[in-house]
Amino acid sequence: MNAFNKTFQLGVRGTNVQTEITAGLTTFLTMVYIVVVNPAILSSAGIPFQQVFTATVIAAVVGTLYMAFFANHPIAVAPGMGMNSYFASVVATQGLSYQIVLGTVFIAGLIFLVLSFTRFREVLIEAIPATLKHGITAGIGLFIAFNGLRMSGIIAPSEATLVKLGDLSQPVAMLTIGGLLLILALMVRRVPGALFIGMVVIAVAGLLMGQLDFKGGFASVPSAPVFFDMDLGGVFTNGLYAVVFSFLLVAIFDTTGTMIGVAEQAGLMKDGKLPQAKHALMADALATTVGAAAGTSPSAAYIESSAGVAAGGRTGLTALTVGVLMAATLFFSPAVEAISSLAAITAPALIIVGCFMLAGLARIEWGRMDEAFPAFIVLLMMPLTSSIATGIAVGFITYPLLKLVAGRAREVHPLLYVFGAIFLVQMIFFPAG
Ligand SMILES: Nc1nc2[nH]cnc2c(=O)[nH]1
Repeated sequence: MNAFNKTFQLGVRGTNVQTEITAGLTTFLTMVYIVVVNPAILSSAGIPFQQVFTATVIAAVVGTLYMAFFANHPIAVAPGMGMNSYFASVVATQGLSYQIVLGTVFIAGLIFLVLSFTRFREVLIEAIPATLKHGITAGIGLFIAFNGLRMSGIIAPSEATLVKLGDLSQPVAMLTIGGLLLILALMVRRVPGALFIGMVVIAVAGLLMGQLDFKGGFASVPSAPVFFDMDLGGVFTNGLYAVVFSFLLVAIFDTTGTMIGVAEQAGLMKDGKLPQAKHALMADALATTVGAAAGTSPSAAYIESSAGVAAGGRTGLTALTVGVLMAATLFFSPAVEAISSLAAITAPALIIVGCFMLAGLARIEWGRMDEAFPAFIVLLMMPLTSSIATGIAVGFITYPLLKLVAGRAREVHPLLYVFGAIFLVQMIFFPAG
């Protein structure tokens, strides 16, 4: 206990071992769905299920343990829900192999690692206006929620209007709606682990309705990870720079924004700055790089960490608890595989996390068109084009343009004009990005 106190400075932060472990358990319960949902989404993009499952756990454990021991923050890291959907849509729409797209993630991870060491990370974070940061996070939220609605059949294709309300009498749609209502009820009553409990209840209902079976059993010996199943050359021969750039930007903004939000909630910010920012970013960069090498999409600091902070978590011991529990899931891959085959279990998680990601919209100056419109167009384009990259591009083009016309050119960091020009060229000449 004394060793914990010393390593994590429990006394200085006014916490104790029991509170930290309870907080870690709380965060774990709110985010463990990712070991089910991530393989479900990425196996649809061709990565073998078992490979993504093991990679998801490896990325989460590496990132979260690094956060625990080097940054001492109560923040968990794992593959992000926005980027797994984006990964799948890049594979589907551009006809690329998953090995090539894993290559783009690996390169983005390496660049992120290098940037974590330099001052460029601050420059980039300061140059990008808040309105675009909030717009990007919220746009990803709408994009993943739309995927949840589509997967569950609540939204269906339409010739006349592209999309329409699906057939809600189908078992998967009914189960999804029931599960969603249950999770929301638990959340508004502030029950810890609402998402996890809801998913277990949907699984039991799915079992009774004959939609789910556990023929493969529940537990097994963990399978060995597969490393470097990727095609780095294909990234360059296909000129996938916009995809690398999108993964990199989203990883940096999402993680920075989330870490600042959670650290503020925990009272850990010092003079408006995040202590150990370098190590905190490194945790995510490392998880993204190692995760890509093992077979998953980029990682992010998890917004669900705020649940553990609400339960009293203040130090890396909370993160250590999450990391240990995540590692334990490696023994339950047969159960995870069965559960992830039923969209009704994974879709509510996508819809609810999507809602969490819209919180930043409250901070946009909606009364000023030069601030509001760039965020609005990002928000609209991400779900409609199923492309985070296109959403980012339109935001980066419209923001400096509107500021120029408004006579506020000086409010814009010079780097943004460079980005705007690059994205404009990309949209005109390589519009599928
Ligand atoms: N910040 C953040 N939290 C998440 N929780 C689940 N997915 C994500 C994500 O992509 N970003």
